[in-house]
Amino acid sequence: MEQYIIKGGKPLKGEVLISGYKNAALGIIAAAIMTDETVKIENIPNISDIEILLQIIEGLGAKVDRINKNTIKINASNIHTVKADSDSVRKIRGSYYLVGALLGRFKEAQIALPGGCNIGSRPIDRHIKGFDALGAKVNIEHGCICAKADKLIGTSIYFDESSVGATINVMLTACMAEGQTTIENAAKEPHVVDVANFLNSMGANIKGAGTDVIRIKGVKKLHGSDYSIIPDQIEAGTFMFAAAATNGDVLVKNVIPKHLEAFTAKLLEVGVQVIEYDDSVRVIGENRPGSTHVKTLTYPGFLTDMQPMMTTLLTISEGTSIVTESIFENRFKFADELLKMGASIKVVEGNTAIITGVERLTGANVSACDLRGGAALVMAGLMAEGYTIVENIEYIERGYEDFERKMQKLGAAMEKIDSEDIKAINKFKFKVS
Ligand SMILES: CC(=O)N[C@H]1[C@@H](OP(=O)(O)OP(=O)(O)OC[C@H]2O[C@@H](n3ccc(=O)[nH]c3=O)[C@H](O)[C@@H]2O)O[C@H](CO)[C@@H](O)[C@@H]1O
Ligand SMILES: C=C(OP(=O)(O)O)C(=O)O
Repeated sequence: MEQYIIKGGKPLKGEVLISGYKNAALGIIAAAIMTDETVKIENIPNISDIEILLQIIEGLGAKVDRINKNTIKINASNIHTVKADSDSVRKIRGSYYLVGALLGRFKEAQIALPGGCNIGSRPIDRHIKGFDALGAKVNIEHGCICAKADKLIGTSIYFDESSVGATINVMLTACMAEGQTTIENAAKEPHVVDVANFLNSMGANIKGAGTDVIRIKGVKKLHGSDYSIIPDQIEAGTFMFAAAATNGDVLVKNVIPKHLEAFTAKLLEVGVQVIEYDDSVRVIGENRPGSTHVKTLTYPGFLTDMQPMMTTLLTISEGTSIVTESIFENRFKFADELLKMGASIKVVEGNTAIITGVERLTGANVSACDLRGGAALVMAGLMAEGYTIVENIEYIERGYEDFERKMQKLGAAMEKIDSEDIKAINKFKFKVS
């Protein structure tokens, strides 16, 4: 098993280039199988979740050309099945977009229930409500979402609570339904907009993505496209917070600063310098951060995916902070690991963390429980005095391209090492001592 070994205490310094957004890429790859023409997608992140989704669509009959590490071509003219029921489908969250895409194009889909991070119960009732409203009959059978329609007819769908996944899934199906669909209380996250822009570049007619109301006029056919995915706001946020937490000075490049505003606002509030440029942000941390209160919300509020990084930064703040997780009920598992590093965090009622800042964290052996919680443990390792080992890094590799190499380029003493390879561990310790 591979693990990260980190020697903390070095400020991150330099420049880091942010990859394409995992959560946008998942929706866009699914959308790409809605046409029989070739689609070229650039800025694809080279991460395991994306490779898994590409293998799943290959299993459906799509041809995927991996042109280089971050560019692919997809041709889905030979899709021979609308059924996917493998462990891979159950492993990632983004496989649920295949339901919306296949239902839109072929009026039928049978896709295993999705996986993704174990951060709460994560039901899909809003997706089903949307497909149902468009005229599909949807059942859960043998662990699969089975959706079938004679005809898909545009309609008005109101989500009583916003959902990124349900909004994108309904958008996928509705763009090939007859007539107009309106999604009210739609999710406004940047990846909803990116998937809508991609569908429009394929000939769909979607207006209002990024606002509460999305209007979709169905079209008969979608065509090929050449598209580049937006930068990953969570990867960018992770490097911003790691720079702040190590008293570093990092230029985070290839970003859309507007997508980072909630993170920037919180960093400024705790005394970190953030300078925005057109497509980069510079983060300079100089002292222990101040304390603050944060509540996770839907975009443009503070994103739940960045909550672990915020919580980790606040472990060394001056004062007491409260972080409230309002989207997922089980997203503080990493906090138990931070306790091993000397943090003082009390999680009450499962969704509120009371953090009393300590002067410093100390390195320890910790284990990633999910993607962002795992990235936060790496950040804690970089902040801590001494050595930290982070196990279960396959969770982190689901969502961060070249994580250790990007950190090394910023001066971090961090390596990916086989846990059995004592020689490599000793060599690392010798090198950084
Ligand atoms: C692949 C992907 O893009 N994952 C992101 C997506 O997940 P995901 O699409 O699963 O998240 P949603 O926005 O759908 O979930 C928001 C909330 O609504 C609930 N809910 C959702 C759908 C539903 O049918 N019923 C229901 O009750 C969820 O349990 C959660 O409490 O958005 C989350 C919220 O920004 C992010 O943390 C994830 O990184
Ligand atoms: C929760 C996340 O991913 P997923 O929805 O794919 O599990 C995430 O990206 O932080």
